[in-house]
Amino acid sequence: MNTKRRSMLSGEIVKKAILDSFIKLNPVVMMKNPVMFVVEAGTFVVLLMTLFPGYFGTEGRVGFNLAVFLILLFTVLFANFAEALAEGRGKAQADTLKKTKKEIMANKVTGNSVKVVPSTELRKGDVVIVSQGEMIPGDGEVIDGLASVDESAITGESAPVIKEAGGDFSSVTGGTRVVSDRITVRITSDPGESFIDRMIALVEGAKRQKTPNEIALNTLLVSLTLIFLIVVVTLAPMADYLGIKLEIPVLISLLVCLIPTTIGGLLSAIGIAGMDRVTRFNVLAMSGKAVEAAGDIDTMILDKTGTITFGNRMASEFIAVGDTTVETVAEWAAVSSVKDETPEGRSVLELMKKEGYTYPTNAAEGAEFIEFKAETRMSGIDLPNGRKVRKGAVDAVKAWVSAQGGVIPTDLEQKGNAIASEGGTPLAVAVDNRIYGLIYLKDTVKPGMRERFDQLRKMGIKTIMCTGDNPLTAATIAREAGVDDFIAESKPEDKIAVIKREQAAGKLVAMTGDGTNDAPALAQADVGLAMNSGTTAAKEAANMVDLDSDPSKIIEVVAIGKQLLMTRGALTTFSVANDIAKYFAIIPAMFMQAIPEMNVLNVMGLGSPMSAILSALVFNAIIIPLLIPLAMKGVAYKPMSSAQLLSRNLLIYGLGGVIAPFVGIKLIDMVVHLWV
Ligand SMILES: Nc1ncnc2c1ncn2[C@@H]1O[C@H](COP(=O)(O)OP(=O)(O)OP(=O)(O)O)[C@@H](O)[C@H]1O
Ligand SMILES: [K+]
Ligand SMILES: [Mg+2]
Repeated sequence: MNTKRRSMLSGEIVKKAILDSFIKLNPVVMMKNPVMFVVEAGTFVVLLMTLFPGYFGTEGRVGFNLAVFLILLFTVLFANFAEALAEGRGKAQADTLKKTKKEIMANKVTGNSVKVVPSTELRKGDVVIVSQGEMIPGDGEVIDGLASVDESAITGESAPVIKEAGGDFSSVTGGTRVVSDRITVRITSDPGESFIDRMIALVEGAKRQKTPNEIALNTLLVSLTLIFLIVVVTLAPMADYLGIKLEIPVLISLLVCLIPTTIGGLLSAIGIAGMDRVTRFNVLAMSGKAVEAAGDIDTMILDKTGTITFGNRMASEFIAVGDTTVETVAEWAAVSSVKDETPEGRSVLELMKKEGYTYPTNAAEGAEFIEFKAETRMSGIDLPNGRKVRKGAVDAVKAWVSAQGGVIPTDLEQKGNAIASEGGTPLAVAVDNRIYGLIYLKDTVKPGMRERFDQLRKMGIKTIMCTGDNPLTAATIAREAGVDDFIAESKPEDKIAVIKREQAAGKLVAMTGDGTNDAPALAQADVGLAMNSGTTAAKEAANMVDLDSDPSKIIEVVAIGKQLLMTRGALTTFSVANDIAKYFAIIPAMFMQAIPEMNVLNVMGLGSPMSAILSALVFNAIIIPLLIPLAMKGVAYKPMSSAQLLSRNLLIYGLGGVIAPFVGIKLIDMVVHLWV
């Protein structure tokens, strides 16, 4: 979705949000937000008293009551506007996505023939053929062929990507276009459950559910509202006993000022805006809960290759061991790589060409190819003459050679370690029971990694690098990048073990992954970010998908989650602190005439009781729209620990929250007092 290029707020969205603010006045909708529902109920009561003063005996107060009614109405409208505005951007994105969802014709394979059917008739398991220029009719896995696919409809990225059968680049998304060649695809989703459908539902907020954190906060807000309701209701008879008559609109004003309307009005906007920030970052979060979990992460597990390093691990040198010549190492390295389609395998053949070495190009004829596997950490070929050629991680090849009764050359260890201590990956090359030498695979740490890990450390997040590489290479890269801990020679199942170990210690864990073998770990992690280029299994197991397939983005996602939690915390503190200050504006005003001693509490020196109440109410209302930009953008964010954050928040938003109303109400009162 081309969200990156979308401007923040168009006039269209604002217009729609204003309209929605009125639609949301429907009490059935309003009930979901108990704090604002109480305000709406109060508004209605004051409206009745304004319309029928004869019935309520409030003839002398019509002007004041009308003012209270209007201010209360705007309080509710402002809160609705905040939510509608936050929802608006998602709705606009959903509309764009829906346009890409027009009906596509599919070439469905049935038996030996191909039938053209509308994409809506496709079911899980159906097989379709998609050729150059055609749209892929549904989500699926490529089961045959290779094609370049334009995925800009969902990723906003115009450069086409290669999709091919087998491996980690086989998943395709419905609504994207094949720009060259032709692929056979097995459909993996039923109508209405596709990736685009899920995206539309997500950005539209149709399936938005309150997160556990939001529910907890809401419970607190409702409790506060109930307490103040009881306080205000019991105030009337007590005042009556003292011979003071408190008007109902005054009591409602007091109640509205005391209950946490600011955070009550902004709460859902903060959550929606947080989700929206993630989406604009081209990451799809399956739920708000996932985004919040990202903000609470204690441990982050990162792959070395491709996440911390660039990942284009390239063969840069052949090194002989024992009494072998470099030419022989190069030759066997090439033979072991003729059918190795991994970047590492291809780079071996490229290095051969560059260095001018030759190898028998017919080596692979009749041979059996041994594909690279993370479990074996080797790849190679079994030749028709019975010889077995392998290349792979040094310890893996050593074990393989030893199992066949071979001896390990004495200089292998030292030469391998020399590569590893430079951060490179040594691959040993062997034929049957003899090791010939090493391939030096070079990889580079991405720039800026150290700074990013420093930031994570300041937030109190521990980083663990996982790699299939040997301990020495792992240690070198870990040191260079500045991660806290690393696990070398790790197999996919080791990741699950680390996640479970951390979770057992009460930690929340985040990880990224793209392969099918990452899927269980992605599901186990509290935040699993799958790459869009990855397999369907990985994407389904994860609770977030990065449309740009950049695994290091997990760091920014955590920052966005943290900012969301911080914003909510800050505005809650501000809101409650505000209400305390308003108490000092209203209470003295209510009792001033009957109990002159109360005037000592009138610290603000407000004009008259009426203008004090109206000014407090006006401040209470306008603070909501004033804080909308902060709620949507998030509070300024600096990496620091939770404890530091708490004290900083209390200082800025707590103290600020007490002071702001004193200044604000006083200023408003100076104007309002001119009339009342
Ligand atoms: N094409 C290949 N042929 C033979 N061995 C390989 C090949 N690619 C990698 N290896 C070896 O297998 C090891 C594990 O590779 P794998 O891709 O599973 O993990 P990794 O890339 O080192 O780590 P990460 O988890 O960060 O991706 C590598 O360290 C290397 O020694
Ligand atoms: K309030
Ligand atoms: Mg790898």
